[in-house]
Amino acid sequence: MKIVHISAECYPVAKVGGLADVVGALPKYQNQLGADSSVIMPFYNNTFTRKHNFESVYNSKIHLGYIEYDFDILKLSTQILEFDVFFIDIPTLLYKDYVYSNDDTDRFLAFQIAALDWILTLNKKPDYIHCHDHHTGLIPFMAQESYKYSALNKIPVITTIHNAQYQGWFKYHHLYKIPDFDNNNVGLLDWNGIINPLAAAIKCAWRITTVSPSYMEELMINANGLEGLLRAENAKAVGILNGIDTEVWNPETDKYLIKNYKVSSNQSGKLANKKWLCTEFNLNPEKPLFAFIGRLVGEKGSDLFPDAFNVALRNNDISILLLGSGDPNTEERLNALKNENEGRYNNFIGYDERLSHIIYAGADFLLMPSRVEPCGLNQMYALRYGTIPIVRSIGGLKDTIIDIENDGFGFVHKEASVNDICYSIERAVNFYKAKTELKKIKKYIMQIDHSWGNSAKQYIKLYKSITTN
Ligand SMILES: Nc1ncnc2c1ncn2[C@@H]1O[C@H](COP(=O)(O)OP(=O)(O)O[C@H]2O[C@H](CO)[C@@H](O)[C@H](O)[C@H]2O)[C@@H](O)[C@H]1O
Repeated sequence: MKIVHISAECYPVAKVGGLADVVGALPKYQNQLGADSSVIMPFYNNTFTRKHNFESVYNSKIHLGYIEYDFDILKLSTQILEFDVFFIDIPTLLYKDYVYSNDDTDRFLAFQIAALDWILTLNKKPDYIHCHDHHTGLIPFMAQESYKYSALNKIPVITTIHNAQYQGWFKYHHLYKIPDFDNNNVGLLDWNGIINPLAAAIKCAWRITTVSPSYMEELMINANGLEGLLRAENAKAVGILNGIDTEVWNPETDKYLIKNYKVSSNQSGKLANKKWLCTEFNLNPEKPLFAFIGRLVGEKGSDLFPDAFNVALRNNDISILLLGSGDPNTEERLNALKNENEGRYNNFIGYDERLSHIIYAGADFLLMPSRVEPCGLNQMYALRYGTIPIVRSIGGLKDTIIDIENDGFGFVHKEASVNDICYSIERAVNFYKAKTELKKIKKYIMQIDHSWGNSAKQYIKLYKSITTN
């Protein structure tokens, strides 16, 4: 079974968020199940591409409307990943030091056209094309509708929605850049008078998946304007919970940690990481450490943090550490909080992969008060590192975390609100005092199995169900 994933991100090549983690793991686990699974992604100008050597396996030109661009398909010269990655190199459009910016329409259109142009030339075509998010949302449409790709229109295309908030909207004056198709079908691209790549994918993909069953249910009610469309396409929609790459996220071998540890040595191992964090960020290692890692955007509930942290720090003897970047106003308020709470609160505004691993290991509790959380990987990483998640009951968080009161292992609150966050922190502070119970839970959560094995199987089953229809 030959599967090609098409994505803007893939760990460890280029990562902005959880999409990269999934695309960097799912193919590997599919290959372990006997599939031939690979990734097509853009060739960016980043540390990974500068550090490795690549060879060209194909070269041609694409047309984006009237403009012609040279492109190469590059492959790593040495096999260092457990799946093939094919890079689309269009120097003037894709070779940038960023993944996303305000020139995404042309960049990702060109990327998608080049991907399909190349697939068209392959002797052995993929059995399935698996697209991820709106950056690849026009592939299901073009594979089905564009005349030049008619040889591909029998290949099932699956689209996974990692986040329906972002849909890749663009105006009709770009329409001529999409390879020719029957204009009577232009409605497939449209949602509310604008070209909407995610809506086009929902209409044209053979199957739609999301990254947790609860998020799929939630999307039917609230999908940033696409809820009606998703309800209409419900028959081909399914929610499959993400896994985590337990080889990358393993406290026993994680190369970023200050000290590695396993279930039996978690206490000393976690403490060494906590002490390092506390020294680095001027916090007291004797106090329970609450942490957050992620994008500072409304979906993650990060705008609630300045007020919630203020109240929580006033009412409890705790430390808080935040790693993330995003909304400038939230960043500013968090930086102000840092100055007012020296020795009790600190943050690193930015992106730092190594620091994130040390935080998962060294924190006692991980906060995730998300308003929207399609799956959420952080809570699963936290569990694996013996850090207790405090989550809002939504999307994938609802599917993975059970409250301690219900024989579970985390703290679950109902609302994304300052009061609910603070109430959960108070519950966690009390729990932290019950040392025997705390030790037991930490050991227990480290052993919960969220590895990809099961989810990878579900995707294979889904692909097979398409051919038997
Ligand atoms: N400042 C920073 N420094 C270092 N690392 C950082 C960081 N900010 C975030 N990260 C890392 O990025 C990843 C974020 O994962 P999430 O699941 O929260 O992703 P995100 O919301 O981007 O993705 C979307 O896709 C994923 C995958 O399907 C879904 O789980 C999720 O719900 C959905 O919103 C984690 O590996 C985290 O450690």
